[in-house]
Amino acid sequence: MTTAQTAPPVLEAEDVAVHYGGIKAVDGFGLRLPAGKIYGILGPNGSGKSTFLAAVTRLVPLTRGRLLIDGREYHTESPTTLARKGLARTFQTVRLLPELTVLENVQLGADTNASGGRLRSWLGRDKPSEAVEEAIERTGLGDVRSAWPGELSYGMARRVEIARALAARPRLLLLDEPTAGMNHSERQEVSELMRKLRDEGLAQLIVEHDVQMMVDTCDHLVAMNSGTLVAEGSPSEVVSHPAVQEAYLGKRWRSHA
Ligand SMILES: Nc1ncnc2c1ncn2[C@@H]1O[C@H](COP(=O)(O)OP(=O)(O)OP(=O)(O)O)[C@@H](O)[C@H]1O
Repeated sequence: MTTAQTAPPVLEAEDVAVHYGGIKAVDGFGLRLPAGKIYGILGPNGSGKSTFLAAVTRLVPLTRGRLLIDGREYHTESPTTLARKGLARTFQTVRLLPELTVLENVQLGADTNASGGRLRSWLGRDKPSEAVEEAIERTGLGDVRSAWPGELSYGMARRVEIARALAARPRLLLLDEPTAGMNHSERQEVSELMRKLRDEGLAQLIVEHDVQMMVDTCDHLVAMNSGTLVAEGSPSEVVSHPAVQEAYLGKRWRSHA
């Protein structure tokens, strides 16, 4: 058996529950995300997707369950340790600092992983680190590296967010609705970028309302409803699953499978 076959998943969530008083936002959900794969979490509004991401990034405490990165439990540790463990994320809304250039915004991502939390972007404006140059190159932002966020299209601004996360050199990238508010061609570009990053070995977990984009992008889908797992498998299996059809019927998406 090879090392790759025996390696633990990059991310493992086991029987995760997050309750807010009597509201069971997540209640016994889990997944095992291997290296170099794109997994997507699908589910109607209020099904618990964002709460699960918040749990994975340690922004909300678990009521029950376990979280592991590379086989090591981390669900009692501070969210500030996650970058060093190889986990980075992007947010639903674009959060670039308008007074910093694209390059400097991306540098912030590298700084979160630097020893002593040193902020190079503000202190002395040193030469960008190798990780920043690499992130800019991987996301195709070379031509706009000196631009200000206000000068960018929405799609480009989202790309800078991804570059900033990559500058921390993660092994796992969590993307919360990465194509929200984008037009068709911008969505396709982001999907292409994710698949390119996957082919370079980066594991990704996506939460996204655009089901077609998930089908086109993900290697594996996990469907949630009412805080629990209702279906899991290849994108075509999951979108044709009766429980998923029922959750979406007449809403955002009708079967393309
Ligand atoms: N801080 C909170 N306090 C109380 N209830 C909450 C809190 N956050 C989420 N909930 C509830 O938990 C459930 C799951 O919400 P969550 O936002 O995780 O779903 P979601 O699948 O991400 O929805 P959407 O697709 O609309 O973002 C919902 O019933 C929501 O109202």
